[in-house]
Amino acid sequence: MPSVHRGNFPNRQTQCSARRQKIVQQRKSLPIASVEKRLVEEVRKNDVLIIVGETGSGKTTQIPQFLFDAGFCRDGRVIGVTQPRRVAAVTVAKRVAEECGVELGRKVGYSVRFDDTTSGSTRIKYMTDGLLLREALLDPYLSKYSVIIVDEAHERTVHTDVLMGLLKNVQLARSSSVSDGQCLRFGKKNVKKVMTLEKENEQSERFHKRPLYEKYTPLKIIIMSASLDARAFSEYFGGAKAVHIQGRQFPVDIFYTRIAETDYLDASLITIFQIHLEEGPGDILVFLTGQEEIESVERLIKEKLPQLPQENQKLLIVPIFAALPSEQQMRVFAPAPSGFRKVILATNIAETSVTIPGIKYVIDPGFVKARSYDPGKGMESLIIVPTSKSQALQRSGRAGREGPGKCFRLYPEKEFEKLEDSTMPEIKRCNLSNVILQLKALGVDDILGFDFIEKPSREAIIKSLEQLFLLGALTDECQLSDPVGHQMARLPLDPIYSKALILASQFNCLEEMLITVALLSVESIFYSPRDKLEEARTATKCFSSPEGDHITLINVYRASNDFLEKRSTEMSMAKTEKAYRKWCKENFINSRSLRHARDIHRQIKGHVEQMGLNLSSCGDDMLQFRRCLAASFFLNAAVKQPEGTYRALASGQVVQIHPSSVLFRQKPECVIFNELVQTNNKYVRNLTRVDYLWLTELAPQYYAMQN
Ligand SMILES: Nc1ncnc2c1ncn2[C@@H]1O[C@H](COP(=O)(O)OP(=O)(O)OP(=O)(O)O)[C@@H](O)[C@H]1O
Repeated sequence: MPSVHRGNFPNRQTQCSARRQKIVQQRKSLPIASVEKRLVEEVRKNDVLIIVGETGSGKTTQIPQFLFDAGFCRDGRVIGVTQPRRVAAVTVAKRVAEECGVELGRKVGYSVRFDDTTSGSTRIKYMTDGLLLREALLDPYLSKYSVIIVDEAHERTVHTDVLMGLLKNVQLARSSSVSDGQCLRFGKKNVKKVMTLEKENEQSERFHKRPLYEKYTPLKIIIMSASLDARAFSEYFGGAKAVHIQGRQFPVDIFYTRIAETDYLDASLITIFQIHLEEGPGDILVFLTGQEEIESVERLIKEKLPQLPQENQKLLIVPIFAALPSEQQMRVFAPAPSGFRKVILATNIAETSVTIPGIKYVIDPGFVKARSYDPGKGMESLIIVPTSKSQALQRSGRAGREGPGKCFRLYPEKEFEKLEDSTMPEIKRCNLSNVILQLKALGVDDILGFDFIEKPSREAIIKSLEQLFLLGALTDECQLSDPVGHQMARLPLDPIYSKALILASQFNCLEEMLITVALLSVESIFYSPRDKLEEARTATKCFSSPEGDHITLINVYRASNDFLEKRSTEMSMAKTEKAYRKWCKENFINSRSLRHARDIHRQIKGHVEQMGLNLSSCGDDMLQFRRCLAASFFLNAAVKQPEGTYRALASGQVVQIHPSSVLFRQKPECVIFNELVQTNNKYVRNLTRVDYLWLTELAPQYYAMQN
């Protein structure tokens, strides 16, 4: 047999082992590697440990592996690591699986909403903090975990804060002997659970030697971050020990502007090109505040690029923001083609935990889009605010992970000194209904008395309780209602969407509502490039419903399903996929968003089927569906004013219909909407025309109160 001449190319095996060796070397050189023994000892000695270490020192990827090696996963127990963002949970899990030389989903896996790669053999599990909260609903003792690491705690997301209160309780309950009558101190339901457990113990003793409650070994809690106010956390956990890991792998030089910039987008653009033309090789990461800014900077770079000499045009622009489907988000982690420099335009999604290979330069204009909530008006909005010092630190930390890096802060140094040390906890600036629903489901009766690390305002709690009451999730006694409140808590959705699904099963339009909720859970499925706005509008006209955006969305979903079904009987999978992408492009539809929505649809459908809801369709009777929308979203209703603007009934605010709505020109008398966005004006998005009288008929609990 003729032998194949391989030339000087290394074969795959050699490449793999070279990569493994590189990883082993990299791990050894991390600052954290030298303190492995000490850290493990500290975890053994302390039930709560606070670990503060510089960005890139190896906390997220290494500590779980140290604990695994030290035997914390014996008897099938799991080390859980929570992250505030799904992209971090996913990419870190992939990296750690690679470091361990295992397939993702075996020893190391991740679990985020609508995407779970873990299996029975997973021992190191990365997940979002919200996901762990949901797990606690099913297993209040979080019994499979020996250690829970709350990573990036400085971000103080609402889930992190609630999680900390929860973990404190779980730890207390698990360290007390269950047979002594101790129980989770949440409320009556858990007492019942403990009693059942004791019964199980009696039975298990009959059959096994080992009583069942022995499985509740103490839980270790680790709170971790690079920029953490260790003292506040330590106090919260009763004087818990804090350890500091010194040193970082590579230095990052920080540069400031001499004077304040008036236009940070323009300043970002100039800095990108300055780095590209004057600095050595290395990719650039730019922090912007949202999709719109990212797309506008992307467009500006593309416009400017052809003006450069040919040899300088090799710039690859890759955006990343939360609303981008995850496969597209993952593009930022792929290396740029040879000779190209990658410019990543990111929101704060890339601010913590993630390592993007190749990044040497970070551009930080110093702004972030943050949630803000006005409990008086019941209005949540996103506003652009300066970052905190700790966010600036995290951003610069994204450089210098594989070698020395540079960070360009687009503001003067004296401005940095004026920044807040840390970001205001999200719990103090968001609508709390989701959190309260979950706490109620966990048996926390007294929300105002819950041991929050920082209490939300009384007004915000009361407003959210009121909203849950109006949605029928709470009884007059402020208990979770049966079955509606319990059903709502089981669904991984905003309470208002959960309620819509429950109502839809009564209105015989659950199929339609499932599609709607899935599509509202992703960023717009319509793709309208600025330079082709009219073309896009004409192409999507065939889906438009005069009744509004919800039915329009259903029309697109169904048309795409019909297309796929028909093609898949005629063509191979690959050809169907290609034809599908072409169909989406021709119709100005974001194929990835639509696919993501389909995936979410499948998962929510699983939940509602499990709950035994009636999965029927209203067929062509869209009146029924619109009435159901009115019954579900009565809190978001608006009526037309004489001058053509709208008044939101719940808050009294004056709003306008967003230009992307199919009702933009029609201006019906009364609408329900799903989103209120505030730019220069206040806009409502995703609307359906309803009859005002339906509101009083279908939501008398609210509209009777209003009159
Ligand atoms: N996906 C990856 N590809 C290449 N190197 C990686 C990857 N993930 C981590 N690393 C390497 O491991 C180092 C430690 O990463 P790790 O996320 O554990 O640090 P950290 O201390 O948790 O940082 P941070 O506080 O920023 O989250 C990085 O600086 C980088 O050198």
